[in-house]
Amino acid sequence: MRIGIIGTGTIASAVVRGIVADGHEFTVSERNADTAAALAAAFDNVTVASNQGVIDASDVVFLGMRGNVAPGVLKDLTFRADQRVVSLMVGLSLEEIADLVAPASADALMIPFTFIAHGGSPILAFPESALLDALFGHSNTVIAMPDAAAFNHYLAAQALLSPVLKEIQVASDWLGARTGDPAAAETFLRLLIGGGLTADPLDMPGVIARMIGELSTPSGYNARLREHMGEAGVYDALIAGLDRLERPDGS
Ligand SMILES: NC(=O)C1=CN([C@@H]2O[C@H](COP(=O)(O)OP(=O)(O)OC[C@H]3O[C@@H](n4cnc5c(N)ncnc54)[C@H](OP(=O)(O)O)[C@@H]3O)[C@@H](O)[C@H]2O)C=CC1
Ligand SMILES: O=C(O)[C@@H]1CCC=N1
Repeated sequence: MRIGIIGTGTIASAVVRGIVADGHEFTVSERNADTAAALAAAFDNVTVASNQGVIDASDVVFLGMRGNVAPGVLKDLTFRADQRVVSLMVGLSLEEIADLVAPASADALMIPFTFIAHGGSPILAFPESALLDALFGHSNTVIAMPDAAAFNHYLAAQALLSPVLKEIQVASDWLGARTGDPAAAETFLRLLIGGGLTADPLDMPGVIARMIGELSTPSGYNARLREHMGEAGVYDALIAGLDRLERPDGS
């Protein structure tokens, strides 16, 4: 397949790396220049072109710009009716993308995570897309949303990722400062948090509740820290923050 990227940034670069060995031809936009050059230097099947050059060379075009710049960029570009477009961007609906890329078809909105570069990423998709299943399903989990509202709820919920990472970083720094071995501290906490969550089959219900139950030794370290965090309002703040993400003005 001939795949184009407009907006060769953090997430688009990870997407390319994730499927670059699958026999496709990639044309990536010259912005970001360093990222585009790095991809072209690393892979024989990646070429750099102008935005219009990307479109002209591709069957499928991924949009990896930031949502706020996309309308101004896309209005000056010409798509073909035989093309399909996938948006990686937050902030523009499928209908808005469709208007901006006509006469090409807006195939799907797609939210991957940077570890798609290695596989194993959940990928939020709306609507269900045979194209995304074919391109990414072999090494990632494509989760298709039934409607735009569900997509937007999942989009808010995925924001949990970086606060969780921040907590791990704070605890890792705390541990490393005490032991004098920050690298070992980070390795331990990555294994601790990451290993358990996917150890059970993904279709098994109630895994998190069971794990919390298993970590509830009365007066144990886990029980005490969990209660402390609850008393400090962390879980209430999380719900309030998720609700806030869903309000149009973010208030
Ligand atoms: N980061 C992530 O993990 C994820 C991000 N997203 C979403 O994807 C979108 C991009 O995010 P991210 O990759 O982090 O952002 P980046 O800033 O890393 O990437 C945006 C890219 O767009 C390029 N760009 C800017 N203007 C133009 C233009 N006129 N023509 C072509 N390209 C242009 C930028 O180039 P330059 O550097 O030269 O300005 C940059 O390479 C956002 O909407 C984000 O919400 C979705 C899933 C995950
Ligand atoms: O959270 C965001 O705004 C986007 C989607 C995933 C990463 N960045």
